[in-house]
Amino acid sequence: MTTLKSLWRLVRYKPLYFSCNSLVRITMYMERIVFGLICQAFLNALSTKHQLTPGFFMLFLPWLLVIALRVGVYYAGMHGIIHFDFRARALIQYNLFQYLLNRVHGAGKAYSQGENISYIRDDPQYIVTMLTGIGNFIALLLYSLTALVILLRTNVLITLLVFLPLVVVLALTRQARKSLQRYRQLSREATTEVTGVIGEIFSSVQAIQVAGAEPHVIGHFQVLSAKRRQAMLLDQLFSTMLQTVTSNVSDIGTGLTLVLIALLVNNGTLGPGDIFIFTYYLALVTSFFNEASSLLASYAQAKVSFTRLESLLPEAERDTLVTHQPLSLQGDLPEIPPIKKQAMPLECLEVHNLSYCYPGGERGIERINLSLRRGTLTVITGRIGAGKTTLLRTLLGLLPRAEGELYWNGELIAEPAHFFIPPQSAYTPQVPQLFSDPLRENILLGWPEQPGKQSLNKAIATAVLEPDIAALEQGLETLVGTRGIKLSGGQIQRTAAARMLVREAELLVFDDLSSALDVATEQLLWERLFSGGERTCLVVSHRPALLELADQVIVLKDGRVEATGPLGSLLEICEELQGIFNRI
Ligand SMILES: Nc1ncnc2c1ncn2[C@@H]1O[C@H](COP(=O)(O)OP(=O)(O)OP(=O)(O)O)[C@@H](O)[C@H]1O
Repeated sequence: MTTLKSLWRLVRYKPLYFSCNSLVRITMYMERIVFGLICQAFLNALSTKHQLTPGFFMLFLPWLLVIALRVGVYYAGMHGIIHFDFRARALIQYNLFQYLLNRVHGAGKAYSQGENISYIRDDPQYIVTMLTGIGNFIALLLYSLTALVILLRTNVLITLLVFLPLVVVLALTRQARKSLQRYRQLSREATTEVTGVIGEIFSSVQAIQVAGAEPHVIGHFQVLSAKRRQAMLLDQLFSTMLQTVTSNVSDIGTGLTLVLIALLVNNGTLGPGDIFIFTYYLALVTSFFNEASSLLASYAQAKVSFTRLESLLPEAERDTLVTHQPLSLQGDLPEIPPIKKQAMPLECLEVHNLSYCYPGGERGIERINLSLRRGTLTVITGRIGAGKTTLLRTLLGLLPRAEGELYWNGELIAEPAHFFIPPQSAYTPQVPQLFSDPLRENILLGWPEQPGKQSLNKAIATAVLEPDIAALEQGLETLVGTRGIKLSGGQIQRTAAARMLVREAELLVFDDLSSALDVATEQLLWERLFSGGERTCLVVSHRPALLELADQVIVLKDGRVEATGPLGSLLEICEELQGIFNRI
């Protein structure tokens, strides 16, 4: 979809609100035209008649009528502009978020968090500002054409002699605007880079500290800040210079007019009203050229903004950003669709020939087959980089499989990403994500607590989290900080495990809990997990104690299944497993 078509689609989203903008501005400028004409007639008549009769003042009646209507028109116009601006911006952001939140895999261009926030916040605004600028442009165009006709009818020579040099000056400044655009682009890029680095620093405080990388990070930040300072300075300097020239153009025009009038007034062709109308109309007509060139600049900016936003939605249809949707900006928020509570009880999960390859490489998993039965523990093990996490993520639909089928109780799972969610399955990733909310919110994440079922307490106990909560001053209400920064690695993993357990899913999937838990705590967690009844678990681990507990062990090597079976028999035949065991 071209930028023009996308813009047109946005206009059609709220055409009434959009046209209010043009209408109010047209009224505003037409009021000036009417006032100019009346003053011209009044002043010319004044110079020929020597008595002021009441009839003279009747000339101002149409103008008084227009200003009487003005308040109403302004109100309607401003109402329209505000609503259009807000709704069009909200629509783009709504579509963006809808796409990003529904996307299960296939990341767009990898921007930092700060860059993403900057694009999502600022780019819709640039696009909508361009659209609201059209209203002013149309109104000014009408005003300028009408004024030009009136001025030509008043005096052709003065009109041409005043306008032609002005057009030349403004054309030159338009050329200069191209350079301004370049400086603006550079300053925006520099700002986005700085915002991006700030975001990354905030989200990786611990990583920077443990690596002792503070001086390096600060040095990098200073380099980027200096680049931004320079870019901003150039941008500001150039735009102020340009503004100075363009804002003085109308004064230059007025000067030219007065000189020409002084030369022509003696031959009696110009009355005082004519002199007035030249100087009165001129100021706004010159701003038409400014408006036209800034509209072109903001069109170029809108184009850049569309390209940037589209790079966040790599697989989306081209009109996704501007697809019309109802927005709940007033009144009650719509009901959130209820989460399906009825689980499809798991008897057997079959995986056939599951493959995935990371883009641009040969790494991934190849033709994996496995079978899980209800109430069993399956442990996937293998060396570092064997493909364990990739297997879990492809199975759960978090990575797009290249081939393979999955069957739940013999039924084909068409879209794993939409199927492997609670109450069917729940997953604790290797690096869990916590939010800067209280611990309770981090575990529940909006999951409704069943009255009397004590599922939260049970989940906390199974995840061996009660001693930690008891030690926290505010217990479950403790704010955990950004990404759980106030908690230890083990506490973060057990909080994520409790989040998973509270959902009481049919299949529990853990990716390597042992990376942050000591042996005793992990042992206790597995004991509690399996004492409560028949849980079906798929776990990535290399802990011998868990491998011994497993009903089946799947050994991965270079993305393929090397061997499958109970630990005892595998240790006799599988060299890969023997190697792993010997190293532990
Ligand atoms: N996003 C990625 N892009 C490209 N290659 C990747 C990506 N993620 C992982 N890989 C590669 O794919 C292979 C399998 O990675 P994976 O994380 O699944 O291994 P793993 O067995 O879980 O390792 P670990 O025990 O360290 O968690 C590795 O060689 C890894 O380098």
